[in-house]
Amino acid sequence: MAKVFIDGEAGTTGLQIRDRLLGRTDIELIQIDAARRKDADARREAYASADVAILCLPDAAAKESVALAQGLDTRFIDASTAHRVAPDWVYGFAELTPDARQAIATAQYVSNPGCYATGAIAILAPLVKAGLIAADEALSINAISGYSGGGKELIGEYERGEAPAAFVYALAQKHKHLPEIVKYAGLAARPVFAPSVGNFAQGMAVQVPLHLNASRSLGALHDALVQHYAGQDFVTVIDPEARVVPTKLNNSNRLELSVHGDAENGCAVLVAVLDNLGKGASGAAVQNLNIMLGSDEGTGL
Ligand SMILES: NC(=O)C1=CN([C@@H]2O[C@H](COP(=O)(O)OP(=O)(O)OC[C@H]3O[C@@H](n4cnc5c(N)ncnc54)[C@H](OP(=O)(O)O)[C@@H]3O)[C@@H](O)[C@H]2O)C=CC1
Ligand SMILES: CC(=O)N[C@@H](CCC(=O)OP(=O)(O)O)C(=O)O
Repeated sequence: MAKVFIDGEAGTTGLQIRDRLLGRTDIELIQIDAARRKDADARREAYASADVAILCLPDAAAKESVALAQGLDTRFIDASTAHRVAPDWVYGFAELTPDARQAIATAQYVSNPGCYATGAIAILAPLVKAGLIAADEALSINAISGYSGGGKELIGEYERGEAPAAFVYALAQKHKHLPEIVKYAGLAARPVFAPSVGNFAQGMAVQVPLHLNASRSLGALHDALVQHYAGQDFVTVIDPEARVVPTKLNNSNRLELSVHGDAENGCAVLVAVLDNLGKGASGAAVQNLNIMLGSDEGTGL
């Protein structure tokens, strides 16, 4: 039986991972007394007795965790942004490349992709690889997310009725997901990113507008995505729907991609829909855990 410690178990991401693992007979959850949850000694002890530790912590605490576990052979899945572009960490996006699963299965350190990044990379990486998007193309990414993406603090603002119906943010172009998007989509230029939050708890839609040209038709974009994700259980390419609903895949580990636009006008919008707490965080973490433990990848999802 694999021993798993969820550090930050009481937070938004940690709770959802725990819920997904609770009924598992192949996993024993290690817990520490809530009062000692930020105590370095208690956390190191928990790491020492765990086969896998899943970090659901702010970035600074996640970095501290790795330092605390120095000398231990505990394996880590980090849900924070702290290690996503670190060279000695494997990026935990199983559907990204043909060898991603093997890399995750054998890694000691796996970083869980960001929620917006999951949607953006899912669209961009296959198209860059197929030559339909140039690595240095001037791209933009728009997105709308449920407020749970902001963790306990933003959830509190919405639940107390103190937050606006919707807001656009991070327009200063320093969003924490941009480095991983550039790296894992294979881009040579930083995209412009304009995320927003609406008054719904979870779910998100990530959009990439593109101009069409002689070698970039709507059909070619659709076909390249279909080909890349053929045979994947959690990522599917669907026909465009008139209304893209960010909450469509809530409480699942699924991600849907669609290519919208008009050949005559030469304009397209590529869309990814996912649950920020599902494939965008906790679902992906459990998928990665399953791959690391050699369990059926879909167990608990
Ligand atoms: N929410 C989302 O959609 C996503 C979140 N993530 C990432 O997951 C991580 C956690 O986010 P989220 O769950 O939203 O955040 P929350 O704020 O909901 O939860 C964070 C948890 O970590 C605990 N914590 C804080 N500092 C420490 C510490 N030093 N030692 C131990 N525990 C600590 C907090 O305890 P307390 O509240 O008592 O301070 C809290 O329970 C973040 O890095 C975030 O970026 C990733 C993908 C999506
Ligand atoms: C709505 C909202 O605030 N979203 C967060 C991103 C979600 C998150 O915490 O992302 P990680 O995957 O990197 O941890 C933000 O924009 O900072």
